[in-house]
Amino acid sequence: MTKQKRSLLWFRKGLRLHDNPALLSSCDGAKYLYPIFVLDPWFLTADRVGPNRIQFLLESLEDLKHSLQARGSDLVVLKGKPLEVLPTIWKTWGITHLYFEKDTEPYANERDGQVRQAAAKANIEVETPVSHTLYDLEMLIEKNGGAPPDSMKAFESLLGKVGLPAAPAEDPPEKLTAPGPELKKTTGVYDSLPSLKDLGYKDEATSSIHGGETNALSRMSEWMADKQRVAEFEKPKGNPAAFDPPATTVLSPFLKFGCLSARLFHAKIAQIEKEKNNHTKPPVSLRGQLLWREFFYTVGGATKNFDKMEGNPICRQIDWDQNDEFFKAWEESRTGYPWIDAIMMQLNKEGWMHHLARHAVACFLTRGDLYQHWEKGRDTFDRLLIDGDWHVNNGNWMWLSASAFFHQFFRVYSPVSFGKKYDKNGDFIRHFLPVLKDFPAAHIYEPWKASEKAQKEANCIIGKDYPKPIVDHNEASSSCKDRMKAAYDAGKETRKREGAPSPQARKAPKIYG
Ligand SMILES: Cc1cc2nc3c(=O)[nH]c(=O)nc-3n(C[C@H](O)[C@H](O)[C@H](O)COP(=O)(O)OP(=O)(O)OC[C@H]3O[C@@H](n4cnc5c(N)ncnc54)[C@H](O)[C@@H]3O)c2cc1C
Repeated sequence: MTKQKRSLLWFRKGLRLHDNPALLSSCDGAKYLYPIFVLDPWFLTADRVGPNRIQFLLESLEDLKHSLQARGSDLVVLKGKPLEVLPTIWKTWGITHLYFEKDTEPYANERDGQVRQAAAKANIEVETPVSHTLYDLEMLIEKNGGAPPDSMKAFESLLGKVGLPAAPAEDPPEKLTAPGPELKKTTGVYDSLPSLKDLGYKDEATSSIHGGETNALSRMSEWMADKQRVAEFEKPKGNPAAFDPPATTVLSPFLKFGCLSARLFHAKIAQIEKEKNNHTKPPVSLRGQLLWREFFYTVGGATKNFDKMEGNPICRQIDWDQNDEFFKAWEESRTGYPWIDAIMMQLNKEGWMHHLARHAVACFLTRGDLYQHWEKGRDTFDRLLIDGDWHVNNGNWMWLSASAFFHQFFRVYSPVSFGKKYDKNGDFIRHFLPVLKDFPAAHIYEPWKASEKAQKEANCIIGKDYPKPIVDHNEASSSCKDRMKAAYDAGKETRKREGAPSPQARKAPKIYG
């Protein structure tokens, strides 16, 4: 007699019902279906992941639980190391089939490999469909001759050969297979979802961005309702200082956790592009932004040591300084440059910033002013961004520090004039750095230049209530450029001596810089 199918659907990312092939397969012919999420302590420390992201995750799980319950199912939440939790519960529940969405981050890769092995030993069939990215990344690499594309242009030409991504999977049935009766007897299952405090977090979440598939779909619909805005979307046009509302979609946190499917978002944009004759095109269009995501996933997954400078074949070797005072000042909004400090305050408070704002602070920390290692800035972003994403974050930090993909290190953002271009009155600074709010527009970007009298009138003495600039931008950026040039030259010499290939030094696309 064949065994009854008892499915375990293990949610990690992909916290949604729509476009969820793992959910569809797990229901198919199953007697019982157990959807679970395991809160892995590896992620649950404030040093690794800040409270805003964990709160977003908890909200997403709550939303998912409601959606599953509305279809006669449920979400079981447990805490522990997946490799310990899973074998225990699949024994208790008599699991015959395990389903989870394929993940490509290094930690997940290793964890999933071990889980697969344990499942094989327990005679459990495992299925791991691709639904976090637009394409199957292994297929892309294979079609590219076994190596990752080395530029967006090469990636676009690869996609030209591969064609459009598959359509999103159909919606799940209105009535899902219910879990079995053993569920009630399982120990360690949360009755209601834990709070941040229950998980050991001392600080509250402060972000106004809230998680969940429901929020993701309504935010996307709102954006898509203005079809003209979608058709005209063009990076880097758009105001990095706009915060209420921001100038871009703010869908990144939802894509990070898979509350929104990249394929659904892509299909919706493609539909609008079909309707509108005149629309922007990748890489600057809205659809193009999803291709940047895909590009970094494709390259990141196939490049050795993608998250490091050393041993990373696409990353320039640069003699970054190590100055903890500089680094801390940057991280804690104390550089004395209001534009930089306000952006870092937005990161701390909201866990999200506009793309060009990320450019400004990443450039300032690395090749622009402070000459600190991109890996340190990457770690700060990884901890504080709700959308912190291994592939995309590493790729963009290498880009901004002119370590890979982009090589025009001499094009540096000014921490004064760049923000001013978008926000003359400094409203963004006034909002995120209220200590400076009473400075007139003439001084808000450079308050240290205000007279003593003007500082008194603004109720803010520079050097006491707000720091003096940590470096002189003109001097610092000029020294950084000299050192970058020397590092580039030394790299050329080393490669010549060793006969090693050059990381492609290509002209940056017009959109950046
Ligand atoms: C130093 C640095 C670090 C970054 N770290 C992250 C990160 O950890 N996670 C993250 O999601 N994005 C990161 N980005 C990319 C980008 O800034 C954000 O994706 C974007 O600002 C999110 O806002 P949005 O959803 O409104 O974007 P939109 O402009 O509305 O774009 C829609 C989607 O396209 C994708 N996208 C947009 N720009 C990029 C890009 N440059 N690279 C890859 N994908 C992109 C995102 O998924 C985004 O949600 C980083 C950028 C820089 C410069």
